[in-house]
Amino acid sequence: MQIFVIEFEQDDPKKCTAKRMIRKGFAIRVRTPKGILLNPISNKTLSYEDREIIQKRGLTVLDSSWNKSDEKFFKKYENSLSRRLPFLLAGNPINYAKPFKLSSLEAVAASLIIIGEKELGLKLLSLVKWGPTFYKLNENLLEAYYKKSEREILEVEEEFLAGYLGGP
Ligand SMILES: C[S@@+](CC[C@H](N)C(=O)[O-])C[C@H]1O[C@@H](n2cnc3c(N)ncnc32)[C@H](O)[C@@H]1O
Repeated sequence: MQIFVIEFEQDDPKKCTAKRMIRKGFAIRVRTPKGILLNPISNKTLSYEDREIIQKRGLTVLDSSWNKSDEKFFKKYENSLSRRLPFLLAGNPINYAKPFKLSSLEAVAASLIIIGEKELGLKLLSLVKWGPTFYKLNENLLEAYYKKSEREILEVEEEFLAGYLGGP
């Protein structure tokens, strides 16, 4: 399962979670997206249905700074084969409890768990001290998304969001 990182060097390198994945041998640096690209503005949601393509061609994360990553930035990648992640809360100290705004490491770990590679996802989370916080915050959702199709994930997300946003 190959993880790729496109680095923009916009954040403090000491806090950069993508650099940590590279340093620890879990990811490699590339210049262009390979396999499936994690892009929060994609209109397709990552699911178990993406497992085969990720196994064969890999998963790429765009390691930019959230402060510099507006819709225009992510739109530049709209021609890549990309996926958004369903509702999850960040567990990292910078964006703690913010929905959808995950660090690179959280985004990759969540993707791996969703496609059934839970052990590897948990291993990645163990690289940062707030990794278990991310898992605990999202445990029920991650269990509900685990090995599910896109349609099933969207149903879970919709039901959850209705409660979260105080809907009917
Ligand atoms: C904007 S960067 C911020 C990285 C941060 N500097 C770090 O050290 O981890 C996070 C990347 O993770 C992926 N990502 C995060 N949240 C996501 C989501 N909700 N859906 C899809 N991809 C997401 C995207 O590739 C995004 O560009």
